[in-house]
Amino acid sequence: MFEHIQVPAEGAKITVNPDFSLNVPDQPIIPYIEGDGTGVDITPVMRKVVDAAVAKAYGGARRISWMEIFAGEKSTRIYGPDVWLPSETLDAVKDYVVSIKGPLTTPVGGGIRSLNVALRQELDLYVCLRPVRYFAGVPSPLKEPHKTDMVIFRENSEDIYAGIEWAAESEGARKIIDFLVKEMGVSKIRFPDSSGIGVKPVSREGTERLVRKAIQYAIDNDKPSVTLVHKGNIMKYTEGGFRDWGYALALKEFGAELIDGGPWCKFKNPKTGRDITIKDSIADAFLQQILLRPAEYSVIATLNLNGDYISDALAAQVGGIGIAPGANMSDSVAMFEATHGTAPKYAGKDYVNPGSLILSAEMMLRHMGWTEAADLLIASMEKAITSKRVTYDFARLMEGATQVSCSGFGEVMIECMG
Ligand SMILES: NC(=O)C1=CN([C@@H]2O[C@H](COP(=O)(O)OP(=O)(O)OC[C@H]3O[C@@H](n4cnc5c(N)ncnc54)[C@H](OP(=O)(O)O)[C@@H]3O)[C@@H](O)[C@H]2O)C=CC1
Ligand SMILES: O=C(O)CCC(=O)C(=O)O
Ligand SMILES: [Mg+2]
Repeated sequence: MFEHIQVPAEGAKITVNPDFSLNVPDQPIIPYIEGDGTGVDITPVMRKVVDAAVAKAYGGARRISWMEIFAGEKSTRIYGPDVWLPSETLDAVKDYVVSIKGPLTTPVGGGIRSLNVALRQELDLYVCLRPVRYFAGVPSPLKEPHKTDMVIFRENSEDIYAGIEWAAESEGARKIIDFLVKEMGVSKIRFPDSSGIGVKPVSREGTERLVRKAIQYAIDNDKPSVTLVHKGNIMKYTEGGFRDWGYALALKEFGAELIDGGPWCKFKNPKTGRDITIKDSIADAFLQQILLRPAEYSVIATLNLNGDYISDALAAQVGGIGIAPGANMSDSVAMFEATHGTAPKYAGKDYVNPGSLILSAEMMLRHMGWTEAADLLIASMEKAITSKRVTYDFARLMEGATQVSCSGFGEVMIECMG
């Protein structure tokens, strides 16, 4: 059925029920993309650590059949020089429902567009879910890093990040600028002859489905608030639209009521009876608030580009992107991936922290209902960090630490599983 993907002889597909719950066999086939740059270092370590946790948790009754699929530089070596994202990779991610990927390179300026964005758009993985929590012992620039405990819902299918843009002085840019000036009466393009142009689509539907997921998450996980983060004072109909549609959804679908005349509103969590407050924050102010008063924020719903910035900023507060996990999700398909990129200067050196991809796999196991194995990964990560045998990123900031390699950290985690 596939040209280059080898389907494992053993194992079965995860399937999705009409209510989007999963049927997970005891030996699911999980597609994975190794990734560019440090992908060659972290992906094998992630697989080894996950296999150890699953074996330990289920004593051989469950195991993962890994199936390699291709994107990025490795794909061009296998499928041909121009094939960065083969269609069979997209088919496999969709058909096998749950997958995991290493980072993929996107050149700045010219060259290919982001394969990460393409995967999210092609499969309509509209939620980028990035939890940010503190692990005891991790070096952090904050005095009280444990107060940072947030879950980011980043809109993943729209916004300026979608890459609808035309280079300065190209025919496309000229046409768009002409249209704006001549037909729309736009007079505010400061240097029309040399402007590149980008388009920022933000829709009510796109906002509603993202904010709905964020609020539902707050209900399911007994969280106190959902904050809509936007720059709606400046970009009124895109970022401002996101804020207004988000509030409207809370009132309309969750029965929220205005607090002191609004726009903040709240409703009682139907599962716990506790209040959930829906509030908003302008993105620049938010970036200082998360440093100064992180405890006031819990679930964050935001647009694509803001979410990209906020993910790395929040990751830094709890020790850096070496341990920042994530997932890209639609209602049925989920693809897990680290928040960080390919860190090319460290590629192939067995050096970087595999923690981010391992914690992404932890989210994956939890999503599959393999809670015991997921819990084991968290416990062994905690123990490994407490033992101070850590990769360079933590070792350089920790007193008395022993620096270990990428694969060495994997070994420490496996040892810590007992
Ligand atoms: N989802 C994806 O696949 C993503 C892909 N990218 C792509 O990755 C490429 C490189 O992007 P860049 O901006 O350099 O960002 P990166 O996230 O790759 O690296 C930035 C810095 O973060 C730290 N870092 C990254 N990974 C780790 C790790 N595993 N362990 C410890 N520290 C780590 C390093 O810091 P230090 O130098 O201090 O050691 C590194 O120099 C680009 O092509 C970009 O487009 C970027 C983000 C996400
Ligand atoms: O696609 C890329 O190259 C960057 C993606 C990114 O920064 C992210 O997903 O956070
Ligand atoms: Mg990013």
